[in-house]
Amino acid sequence: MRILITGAAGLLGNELVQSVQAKGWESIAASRVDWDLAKPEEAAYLIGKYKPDVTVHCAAETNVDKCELEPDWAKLINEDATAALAAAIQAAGSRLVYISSCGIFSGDSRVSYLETDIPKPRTIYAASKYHGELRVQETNPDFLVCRVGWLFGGSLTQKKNFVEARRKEALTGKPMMSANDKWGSPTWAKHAADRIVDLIDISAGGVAHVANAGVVSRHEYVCGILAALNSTATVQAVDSSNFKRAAPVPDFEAISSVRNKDWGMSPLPSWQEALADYVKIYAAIKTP
Ligand SMILES: NC(=O)C1=CN([C@@H]2O[C@H](COP(=O)(O)OP(=O)(O)OC[C@H]3O[C@@H](n4cnc5c(N)ncnc54)[C@H](OP(=O)(O)O)[C@@H]3O)[C@@H](O)[C@H]2O)C=CC1
Ligand SMILES: Cc1cn([C@H]2C[C@H](O)[C@@H](COP(=O)(O)OP(=O)(O)O[C@H]3O[C@@H](C)C(=O)[C@@H](O)[C@H]3O)O2)c(=O)[nH]c1=O
Repeated sequence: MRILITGAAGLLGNELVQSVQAKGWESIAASRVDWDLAKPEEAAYLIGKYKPDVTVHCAAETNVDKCELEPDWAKLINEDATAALAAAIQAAGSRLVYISSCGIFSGDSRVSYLETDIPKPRTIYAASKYHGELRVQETNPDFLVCRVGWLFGGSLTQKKNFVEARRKEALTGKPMMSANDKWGSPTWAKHAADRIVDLIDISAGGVAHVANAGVVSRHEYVCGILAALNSTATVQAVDSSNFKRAAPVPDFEAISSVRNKDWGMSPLPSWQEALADYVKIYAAIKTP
C-alpha cells in the first residue's frame, strides 16, 4: 500500500513515516517543498503526482497563539487546504486520514472526552481544526479522523520535543513552573503513529481518539518528565495565568476512545509507561 504523509518533517509526521515503513508499506514523506498549504489549489498536483492509496494529513499551522492572532491564516492553512486536499483525494478515489486535535472540545468536562462527545472549540486554532474535520466529513464518505492528545517524543532536533525542552529548562537551574489548572492526555507520537497505521490497516472509518491512557495536569506531566529523566529539578505548580497566551486554551483536553472494542484493539498504554519507554530510547539518542 502507498501512503502519503503530509507534514512528514513534523513530530507526528516523522513517526508516521517510520510506522508506515515498519508495516512494510510504501511511504511518501511530503513536506513543505512538496505542497505549501498556503496554496490549497496545489493539493491536486500532489495527489496526481504520487497517486497514494491513503493520505495522512498531518501538516497544519500548529502554533495555537499564532492562529489566535491570525485567524485568516489559521483558516487558510488548517481548513481551506484540508478541504482542497479532501476534494483532490475524493476525485482520485483514494482515502484520507485527517489528523485533528484533542483541543476541539469546550474543556468544561473533567472526564476524558469520547468520540461521541460534541466538539465546542474555544480557540481559533481548535475551530480551524474542527472545521477541517467537517470539510473532510462532507467530502470523503470513507474518511478517518484521528484526534490525538498532547504529543511528545521525536528526535533531539525536533522543534516540538517537549521532553527535551523541559530537560534543557531544568539544566538552566532557574525555577521551573507549570500550570496545575490545565489537563490533558500526554501521548507518545510513536504510539499515536502506530495506532493510526493499525486503523488504516483495518480500514477503520469515522472519528478515532488516539491518546495514551490517563489524565494529568501540565504540572504533574512536567514533574513526570523530570522524574523519568532522573532530574532533581523542582517545578512550582502555578495558575495558567502565569503563561501569557493569546489563545484561551481549554482547561481540559483529555481524550479517550470508546471504539477500541469495535477495532479489536487494546487501549494504548498509560502516558507514564509511554514516557518511560520514550526516555529509554531518548537516553540512547542522548549518549554521545
Ligand atoms: N503536537 C500536539 O500536541 C498536537 C498536534 N495535533 C495535530 O497533529 C498534527 C501534527 O502535529 P505536530 O506533529 O505536533 O506538528 P508539527 O508542528 O511538528 O508539524 C507540522 C508540520 O506541518 C508542516 N506545515 C506547517 N505549515 C505548513 C504549510 N504552510 N505548508 C506545508 N506544510 C506546513 C510543518 O512543516 P515544516 O516542518 O516545514 O515547518 C510541519 O512538518 C497537526 O495536524 C496538529 O494539529 C493535535 C493535537 C495535539
Ligand atoms: C510547560 C508549560 C507550558 N505552557 C504554555 C507555554 C507555551 O506558551 C504553551 C505552548 O506549549 P504547547 O505547545 O505544548 O501548548 P499548546 O500550544 O496548548 O499545545 C497544543 O498543540 C496543538 C498542536 C494542539 O493540537 C493542542 O491540542 C495542544 O496540544 O504552553 C503552559 O501553559 N503550562 C506549562 O506547564
